[in-house]
Amino acid sequence: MHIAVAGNIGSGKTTLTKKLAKHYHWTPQFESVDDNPYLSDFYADMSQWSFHLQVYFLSKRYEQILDIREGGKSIIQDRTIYEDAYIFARSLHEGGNLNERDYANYMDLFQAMTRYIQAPDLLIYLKADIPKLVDQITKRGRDYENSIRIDYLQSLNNYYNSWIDNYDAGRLLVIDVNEMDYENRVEDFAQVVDKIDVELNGLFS
Ligand SMILES: Nc1ncnc2c1ncn2[C@@H]1O[C@H](COP(=O)(O)OP(=O)(O)OP(=O)(O)O)[C@@H](O)[C@H]1O
Repeated sequence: MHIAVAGNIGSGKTTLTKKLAKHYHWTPQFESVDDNPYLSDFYADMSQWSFHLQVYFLSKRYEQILDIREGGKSIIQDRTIYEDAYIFARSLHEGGNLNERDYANYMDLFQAMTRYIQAPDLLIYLKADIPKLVDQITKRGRDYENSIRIDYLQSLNNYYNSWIDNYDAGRLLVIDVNEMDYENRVEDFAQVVDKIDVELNGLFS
């Protein structure tokens, strides 16, 4: 089984992925942030480093998909390959930080790599408004994320919402996390688990 957690920067994917992995005994798969060789350069100069960062994420995410296919285990994945292309690359392109030639080149590569992959059995989308995202990004205090602009987060949120509105590749669960604190409040985590249980029952019926 392949479960994926999707959502904007600071929406709480990593925390939820860890907690669900423990609860359901799934194997978690995280995105490589600490050892990412481009991320801090990217935040310092997006137009210079967008293409490099996107190719890096694409290759890492593709490796993860191969692991999911070959591993035969139930996996919960922190962010999907679709978000790289349909949210980040697109937003960077529209915002003038990824030029037409590089964007077309990237999308060709993305299409070629993803032609035969399958969507997750269940996609969990963590929907959060800008104040919640800013609050969580500020709390975790990563230096290179200090420069994140509200308009960048807003643009990503807009692309997320239109992607989710049109998503029909598999089961989808949207969780509004604006008022939630599943890290510290057991009742909030229980609420999320109840919703996932319903989806899992649907998968097997
Ligand atoms: N395709 C991409 N293009 C640009 N930046 C990306 C991309 N994928 C991830 N990132 C960046 O990598 C960093 C780590 O991602 P993010 O913070 O969303 O993950 P996270 O720490 O798991 O978030 P969460 O708070 O939901 O757990 C962020 O600064 C994010 O902007």
